[in-house]
Amino acid sequence: MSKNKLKTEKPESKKPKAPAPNPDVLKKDKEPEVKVKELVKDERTHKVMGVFFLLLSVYCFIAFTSYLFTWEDDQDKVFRYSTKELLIGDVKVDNLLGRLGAYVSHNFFYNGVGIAAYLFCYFFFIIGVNFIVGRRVFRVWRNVKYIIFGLLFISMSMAFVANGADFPWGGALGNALDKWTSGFVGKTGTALLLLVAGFSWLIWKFNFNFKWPEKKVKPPKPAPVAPVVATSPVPATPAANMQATAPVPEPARGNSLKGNVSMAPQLQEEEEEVEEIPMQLIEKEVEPVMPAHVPYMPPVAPTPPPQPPVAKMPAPPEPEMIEEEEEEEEDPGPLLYVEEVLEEAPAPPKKRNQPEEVAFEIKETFKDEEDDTEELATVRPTVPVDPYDPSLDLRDYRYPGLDLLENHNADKIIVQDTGELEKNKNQIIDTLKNYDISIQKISATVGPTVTLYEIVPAAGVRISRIKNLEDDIALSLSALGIRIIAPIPGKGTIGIEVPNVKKSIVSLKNLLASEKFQSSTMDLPIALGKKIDNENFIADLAKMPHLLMAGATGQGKSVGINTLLVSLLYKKHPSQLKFVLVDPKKVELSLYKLIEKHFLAKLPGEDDAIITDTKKVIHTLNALCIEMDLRYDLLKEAGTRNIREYNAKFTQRRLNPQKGHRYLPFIVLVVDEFADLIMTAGKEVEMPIARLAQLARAVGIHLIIATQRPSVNIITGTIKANFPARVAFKVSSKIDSRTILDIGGAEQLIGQGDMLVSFNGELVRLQCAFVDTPEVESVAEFIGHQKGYPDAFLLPEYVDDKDTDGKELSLADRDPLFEEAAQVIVQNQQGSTSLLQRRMKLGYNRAGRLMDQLEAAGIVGPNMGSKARDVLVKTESELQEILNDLL
Ligand SMILES: Nc1ncnc2c1ncn2[C@@H]1O[C@H](COP(=O)(O)OP(=O)(O)OP(=O)(O)O)[C@@H](O)[C@H]1O
Repeated sequence: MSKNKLKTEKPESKKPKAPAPNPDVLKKDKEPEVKVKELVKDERTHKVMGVFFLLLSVYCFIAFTSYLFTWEDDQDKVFRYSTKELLIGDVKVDNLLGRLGAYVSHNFFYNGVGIAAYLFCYFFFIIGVNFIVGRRVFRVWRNVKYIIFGLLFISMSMAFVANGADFPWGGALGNALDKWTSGFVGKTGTALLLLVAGFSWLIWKFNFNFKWPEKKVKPPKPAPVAPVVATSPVPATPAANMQATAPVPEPARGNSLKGNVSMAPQLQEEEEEVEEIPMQLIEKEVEPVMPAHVPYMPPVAPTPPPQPPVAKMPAPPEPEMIEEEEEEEEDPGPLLYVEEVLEEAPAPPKKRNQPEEVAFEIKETFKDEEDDTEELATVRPTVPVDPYDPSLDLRDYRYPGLDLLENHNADKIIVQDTGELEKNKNQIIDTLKNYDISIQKISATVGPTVTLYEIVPAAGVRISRIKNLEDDIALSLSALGIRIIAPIPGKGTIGIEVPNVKKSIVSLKNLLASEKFQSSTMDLPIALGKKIDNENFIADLAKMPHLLMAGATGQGKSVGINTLLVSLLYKKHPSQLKFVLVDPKKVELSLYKLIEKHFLAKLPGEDDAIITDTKKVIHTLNALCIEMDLRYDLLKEAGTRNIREYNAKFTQRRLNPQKGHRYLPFIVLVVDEFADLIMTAGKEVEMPIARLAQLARAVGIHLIIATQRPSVNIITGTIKANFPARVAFKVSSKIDSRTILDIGGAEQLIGQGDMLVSFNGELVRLQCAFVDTPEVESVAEFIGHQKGYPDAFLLPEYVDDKDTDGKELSLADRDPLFEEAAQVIVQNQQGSTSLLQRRMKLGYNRAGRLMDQLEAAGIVGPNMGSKARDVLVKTESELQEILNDLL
């Protein structure tokens, strides 16, 4: 209080001495309130703890070991002096670590657990390592159980064996246990009890095989695992691990399995530590059991044949990627694991039609093994495991900071001239009076671009009258950009929006810094702008679910698109979101090229991720349709209804990547100039866009389509019907406004980001948040300079029918997957295109073409509409003959 007073009372002359108020500095001063909670969670605190425990472990170890040699003399002194005298006084002891060392060791050995005290060193060591590394390298609870057992068992058995020795082998605990048990069951009973306990532990831990030797006759296992592991980029599933750990009898050691099998005994010895250590995998200690930390590999890319049809994300199978990851030393576990096994088991490439069989086999093994060891139980799907984290591949990714953005002097709404407000108010009242409309009340809300005058008409005045007089009133008020809202929905008042003489910019930075945005849990939050009442308008693109944007040239459309993209970049990790950018004007979106390896998607084989060529746009849109279909298949197989449920299930590791499951990032398609595309490609563009708009929402594909020319031949009925959310910047005519919004009004906007948003059945006037090109550039640079994926996110391959017209039935030009497709069809005896799509992860078009080629080769019969085709070849040998003939 007094401070405030002093401040206000300061004489004018002293003012210049005060430092200029700088909001950033003020903010910073407030920040350093250190919260205990944060301190406890802080990584550095953990590291300090880690160092402490490691040193404690070393300290105890040295003290204990020294005690073994000095205990006789030191014990004397510990007994003779009180604790205080011993620790504070200057008693001379022999222990290497001085009086404290002697005191601690004595208590651990003599008053404690005897030689078993070394287990404490081990305990401090594992705690220290876990803290330093920052994750559960050692499983603490499991170790605590073993340590407790060890303390009891070792101290008691040492006391039992060394009964009467001077050295406290079993410590006070061992002696007490031994004494009590010997009294209870006698010496022999105690010995038996100790043997039972000892053997039980050994059996539990090593699960010895007591079977008679005839076990050896078990037939050699075919080596189904090796192909899977060696060629599939998705080996790191629990199931696959199970297979690898399965005790394989001698004869089963085929070449391809050698690496894994030879590991088995070692594994068993180390199981409790190894089980959860992805790091060990990096260190190339081949470790097949890695359930909890090895995520399912998200992207399943197909094996060697070129042009992977399935979109893949952290794109693991390319060797460069593996190398790149390896260089890094830190794990992203699964990739290294892949490489690891590739080295260990260079098995022949897996045939595409095999995975189903292999998966089945793995399941079997899984069942066999699950009762045997505790470790295996941890990979049962029912037992909760660490959720898969899709961001692990780019775990060091840093989100762009707000400091990259500008304020544009938009901190405050420019205070409107009260004279202007008064003048406008009087003019409104007078004008309405001229039309015999009297007013009960009038209020004004000053927004960034316009001021809303809200009128409560006198009783008995019909709103429709005011509405009919809209144009006259606007004319009388002789101000540009007036928009009358009669009535304001949900209020029963009439709104008149009058442009401000002084406008204020709404900076995107302010919107992104707002609590509403920061704490939003929306899937795809976009900070669009500010409403008239200065409320921030933040919406979820995923709920919109697609956005149509129109506006005459120079009215703020490009800024609007940047606003949307930058908002998403501030909230999403590269693993969660991919953009498909279509920019026929070639310049508008080129800034985003920098983030290609983080956030962009492209067609396989394309150099440029930003699509400018109409033909490629058509390919890309069709590829997106294929991606959509594939995602629907995945959702269906997973028994989920939308991407949220699906990804939740995937991260809970309830979906098997070997069956093609992968983490699905959201895909946002942005088309900057839709009119150009429709003019050049018409239906070819309209159809896939309409299809995506109709169906893609549930699978996380969302569209933002912008156009300068919102005429009916561009924004057709089909398009409009599927874009419920629409944004209009200023347009040149009422007709355009109707085309885009189904209502006039956009022609009266005042430009520079003034916009109307039609969403959820409401029409809201907003001032679009402003982000300038240099800001976008610095955000893109910030992201682009960080480590990204080896390539952009690859969309499924799309082959244009036209490109292959006339050729497709020619066997010489048959698809490289022809042979494989034939095998799938013959093995399953089912001539269905969707079978090919599912098994070979192909788009509909390619699978359809393959089917035609199979027909031409006489392997399947003709198309029978919705029914599967007849399979004319019944056995694989018959098929082989046909294939040989075709060569
Ligand atoms: N939200 C905004 N706030 C303030 N000024 C804006 C805003 N949006 C746009 N402007 C101003 O309007 C100018 C034109 O905007 P923009 O480039 O986005 O127009 P456009 O509709 O994309 O034009 P074109 O279709 O020709 O590319 C900008 O350079 C900027 O000065």
